[in-house]
Amino acid sequence: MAMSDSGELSQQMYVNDVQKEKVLMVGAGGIGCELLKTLVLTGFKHIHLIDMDTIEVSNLNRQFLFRKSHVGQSKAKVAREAVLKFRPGVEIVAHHANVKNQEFDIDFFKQFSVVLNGLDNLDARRHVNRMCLAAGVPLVESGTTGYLGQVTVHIKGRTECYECQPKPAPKSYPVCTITSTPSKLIHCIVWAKELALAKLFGDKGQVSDLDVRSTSNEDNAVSNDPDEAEFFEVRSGESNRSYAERVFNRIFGQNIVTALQNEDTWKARRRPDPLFLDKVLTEEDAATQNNASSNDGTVSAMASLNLKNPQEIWSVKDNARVFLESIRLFLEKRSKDVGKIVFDKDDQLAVEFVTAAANLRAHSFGIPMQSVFEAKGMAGNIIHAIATTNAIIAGLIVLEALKLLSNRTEECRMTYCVEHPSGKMLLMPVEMAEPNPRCYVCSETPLVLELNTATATMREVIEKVVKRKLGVTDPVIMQGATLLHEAGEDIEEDMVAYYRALLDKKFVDYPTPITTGVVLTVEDYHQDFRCSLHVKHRDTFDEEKEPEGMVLTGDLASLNTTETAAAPTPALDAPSKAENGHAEEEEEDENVVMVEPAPKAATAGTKRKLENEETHPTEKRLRASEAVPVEV
Ligand SMILES: Nc1ncnc2c1ncn2[C@@H]1O[C@H](COP(=O)(O)OP(=O)(O)OP(=O)(O)O)[C@@H](O)[C@H]1O
Ligand SMILES: [Zn+2]
Repeated sequence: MAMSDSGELSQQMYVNDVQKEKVLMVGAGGIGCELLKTLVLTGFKHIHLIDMDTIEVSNLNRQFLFRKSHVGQSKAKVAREAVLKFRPGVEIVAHHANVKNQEFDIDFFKQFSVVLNGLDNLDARRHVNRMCLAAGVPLVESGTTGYLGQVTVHIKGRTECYECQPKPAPKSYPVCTITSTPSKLIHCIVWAKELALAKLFGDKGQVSDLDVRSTSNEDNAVSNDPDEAEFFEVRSGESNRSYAERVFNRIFGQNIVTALQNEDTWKARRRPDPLFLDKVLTEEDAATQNNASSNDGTVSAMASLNLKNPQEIWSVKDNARVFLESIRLFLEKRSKDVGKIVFDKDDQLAVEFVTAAANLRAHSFGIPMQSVFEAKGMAGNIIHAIATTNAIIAGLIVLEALKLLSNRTEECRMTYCVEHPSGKMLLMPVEMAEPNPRCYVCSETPLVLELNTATATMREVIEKVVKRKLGVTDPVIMQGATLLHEAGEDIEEDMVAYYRALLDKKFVDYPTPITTGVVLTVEDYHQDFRCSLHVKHRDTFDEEKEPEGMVLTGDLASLNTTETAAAPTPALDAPSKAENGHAEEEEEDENVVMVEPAPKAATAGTKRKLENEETHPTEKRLRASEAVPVEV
């Protein structure tokens, strides 16, 4: 960022003017550590810092304010202490807490001149966006993914808010791709992590289906077969090893044999090969198990089998050995966790199990296998963070904050940090867009909720739409002036009972039936958020494209059509990763959320259609060359 002498001088004047301002930083991770350092070195003296996390070993390579001795301690508090060592006069208030906590209410936000985000998830970002809108405080938002980064500025009423542009949430894979017809290793990894690991060691209450279906009938996609549930229990008198072998033969052998019986499925596809243990392992191979044990206390099948190189692609035989050994270790060494396991990229044994299971399935389906290192990256959606990108982004955040605080808002830019220079530039400043008049967060635009009112319940709408898609934490739902739902602790008992009774009632059975034409109001008092949902009945939904059985769009015009809804808003319509735990389809990076660069066309009052991501030319161009990430 070259600057002329006079530019430097005037920048310095602004710095002197603004450093007494009080700023709020949210997130003390990769960007946050860089940001806190840059803020104090720029001269800022009054900083509040919120982070809910504690320091992990894996943070130390780039979160340079933290040392090994800090592992396990609060990020916010340690970051504060580290910075005070080289700038003792600065006032830093560290909050080891979730920014969504009630204590950080609108009045809390109002005390700041600007809010600076260094977060890593959509949920928290959306919440801070709403709090800033409610408090009327400008927000500088940021994110990095590897070499890519972005900084955006949001001023209520002047520029887009963080939610003005729909963010295509990560798509899920069709159920049948995962359960029956994988064609990429990621499909097998999703299967291994969401179905195999969950079925064997996760919460048994969560229904999952381990069978490779012999039919593509989606009704069968989730098995409720009690025999199947029983099959995956250890039988009395059965050794852990025999159990593991039985599971192996079932999920890689018998299920594939069953699937092959459905000829239709394989007409245009390569037929998978069933894998049975007696063909994969000789007795001798089996006997060589369990010779060594882990040396650092971590329970690990690799250590146990003396497989040292995480970058090496295991043979089918080794994958089978890891699969069996990881099951044995879960049952014998991690028995306390069995029944509660949810995939975690930092759980070595889970990573090994998932790698082996995914590779074995991949081998069956003729898909190339991968090393545990690669599989871990895919399973954990890991994109290796680059400290320099975080430092650049932190610098840009401070520059934008300086412009905001010195009332030079017309100079504010959203800036993309790209991987390869474009016109010799690595930093691409783009003018900020005006607020989207159709944004349901910063304008009053109504939304259309299509669902089958004969089967839909309030519980489903709250989970699938209000919480997941609208990002509302404590919803209050009303039909006209009638309260239908409220969340919170200080609700009277009779009201709690009343709301509970309504939760699972079908919408058509409500005292005043909820059907086409009814408007539901959703509010969150803490976020000062309010929006209207115009209900529209539809009998059927496409199970592949609309797996939730409800569709939320921002287009009121669809109320007047009888059959098809308007093009759905991508971010609202796409099932989230949290829903199915499935990673994004195709080559796109699931952590990358596209933001449209400053479309000058969108002026207040201009109708701006919430376009389908496929038909968005600007977004497409960016997607190819300058992906704009928000996750760190
Ligand atoms: N709701 C929230 N409230 C407070 N802090 C949050 C919230 N959500 C995320 N954060 C913080 O934002 C920071 C984001 O930092 P970063 O992306 O570097 O993640 P990390 O957890 O440190 O690293 P990694 O995810 O790569 O292991 C984290 O320290 C995290 O605790
Ligand atoms: Zn908005």
